[in-house]
Amino acid sequence: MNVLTVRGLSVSVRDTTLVSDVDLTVGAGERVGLIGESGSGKSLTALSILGLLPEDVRAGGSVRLDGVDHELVGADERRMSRVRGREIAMVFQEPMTALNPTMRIGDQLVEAMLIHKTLAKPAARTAAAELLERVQLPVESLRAYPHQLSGGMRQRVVLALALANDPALLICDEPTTALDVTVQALVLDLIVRGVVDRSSALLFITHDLAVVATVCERVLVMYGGRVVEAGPVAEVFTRPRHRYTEGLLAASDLDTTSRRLTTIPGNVPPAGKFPSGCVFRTRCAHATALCEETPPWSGSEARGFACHHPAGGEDA
Ligand SMILES: Nc1ncnc2c1ncn2[C@@H]1O[C@H](COP(=O)(O)OP(=O)(O)OP(=O)(O)O)[C@@H](O)[C@H]1O
Repeated sequence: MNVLTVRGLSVSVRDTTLVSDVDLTVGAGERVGLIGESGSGKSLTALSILGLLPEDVRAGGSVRLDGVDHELVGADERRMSRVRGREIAMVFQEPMTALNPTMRIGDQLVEAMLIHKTLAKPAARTAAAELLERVQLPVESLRAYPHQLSGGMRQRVVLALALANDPALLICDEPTTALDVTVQALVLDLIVRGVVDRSSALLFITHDLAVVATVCERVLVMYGGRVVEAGPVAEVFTRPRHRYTEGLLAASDLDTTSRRLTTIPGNVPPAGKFPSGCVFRTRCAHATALCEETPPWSGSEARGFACHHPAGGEDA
């Protein structure tokens, strides 16, 4: 079953077409990456799905969401505001754009649940504390204002807000790009755990192929406003069919020669099935030891990924 079905999506401004003929599906609980160089149309695609395009920019084609009986392209604001934050939630690059600077974090979390009538007030208060705990923030953060938190903490609050109503689909657009490298891996890990725990689907937009190799099961490659290649991550990253994808891979940290994939630091388990003979490397949670594991894994087995460093999983 597909949570999201996008067919023939186009985006244009005046007589210039910026995105053409994009077909994209995300299955229930599936994690899909959308990659491509700057300006390839990734963000416009996401904004079209959310009905958040600027006024002078028009979308055409079809965007359907399972369980929502109307077309999202061209839907009015009243209808879209019921979908946003409830059926589809989003995390953008800059957390302050999603937070109200004048409201305490706890009140913002409670409000997110009350707006969509997910919970009544007393239960929402309890749920807000639990949400913060899930993103590894101290419960005292409930009383904090956004400016009192670091960038990484704010992005974790945004993630908690996004997950507050158990969305069927979470869209993340470069969610860790603005963060200090030391907290990027933690936020990525929390995103994956957040969607896996709720069986939510994930559409993850990034220009970082290593992140996609770590987080996603399937990937779509955009170039010049079009999807030029799509398939399971292991297939696209080891046997790319499009020259542009080959170029992206060559310019990335991923070492695809001899079918080796090298990923970013982080303790996020690898997703998807990789061909046998392909070695997956990741830095363990303690970030100094390089661990190796030999696939194939299935999505669920991948959750059991463990550090096999000779030092027994501790720093060397
Ligand atoms: N409001 C707008 N008016 C005109 N052109 C726009 C507008 N918004 C985006 N564009 C153009 O559309 C193209 C695609 O933009 P988009 O933001 O989707 O790219 P992207 O792949 O997300 O890039 P990045 O990784 O840098 O965010 C770019 O050439 C951009 O300059």
